[in-house]
Amino acid sequence: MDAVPIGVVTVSDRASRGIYEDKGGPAIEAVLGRILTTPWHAKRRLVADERPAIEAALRELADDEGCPLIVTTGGTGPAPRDVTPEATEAVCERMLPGFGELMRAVSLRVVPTAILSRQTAGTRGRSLIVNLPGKPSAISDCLDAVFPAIPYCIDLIGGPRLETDPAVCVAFRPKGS
Ligand SMILES: Nc1ncnc2c1ncn2[C@@H]1O[C@H](COP(=O)(O)OP(=O)(O)OP(=O)(O)O)[C@@H](O)[C@H]1O
Ligand SMILES: Nc1nc2c(c(=O)[nH]1)N[C@H]1C(S)=C(S)[C@@H](COP(=O)(O)O)O[C@H]1N2
Repeated sequence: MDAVPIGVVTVSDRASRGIYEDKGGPAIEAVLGRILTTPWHAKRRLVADERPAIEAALRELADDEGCPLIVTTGGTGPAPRDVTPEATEAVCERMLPGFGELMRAVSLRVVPTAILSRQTAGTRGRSLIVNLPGKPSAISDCLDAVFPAIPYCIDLIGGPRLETDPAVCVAFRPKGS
């Protein structure tokens, strides 16, 4: 099987202008590198907190690049320029609110402001899109928590079978699937 393309989208005004170095994209790749045993490669995008740019990146990664999984970081809070959840909803056909619920619950053990994140997830065709907060430390908190459900979700939407290192993350698939 060819290496699976995975979309890694940083949404940040300052990182996209080069004011600071993007630490979010590399942090997502580090978590995926720990968890996945299936060969994969990142399709990295860095965009400002602008709905059209975020939506265009998500559409391109899903429709043209064929990414079964697209992970975003940043732009999930309540500030006026935080629009990643709106962009995600606009491009998705179906939402999966359980992802946001679990990630907020896990993050609440780390920081009380976890409730400020409107992070969500949804599907566009054969792609699962998952939002993470912008703080680089939030990335492993959130992605480790939801990853056990991601391979089966991708099975269900017709994507490739993703295998994980069971010492790091046990992917749950119901018996017989
Ligand atoms: N991609 C990133 N790389 C490095 N640090 C980041 C990144 N995104 C966020 N941070 C850090 O986490 C903090 C909170 O993230 P948040 O997404 O709220 O940033 P922000 O205030 O919206 O600014 P911006 O959109 O310019 O990143 C930032 O102030 C910054 O210190
Ligand atoms: N695990 C974790 N979740 C977190 C945080 C964090 O530091 N760690 N920061 C919170 C804060 S302060 C905000 S404002 C929201 C939204 O962040 P974003 O706008 O960078 O996506 O995520 C929240 N969730």
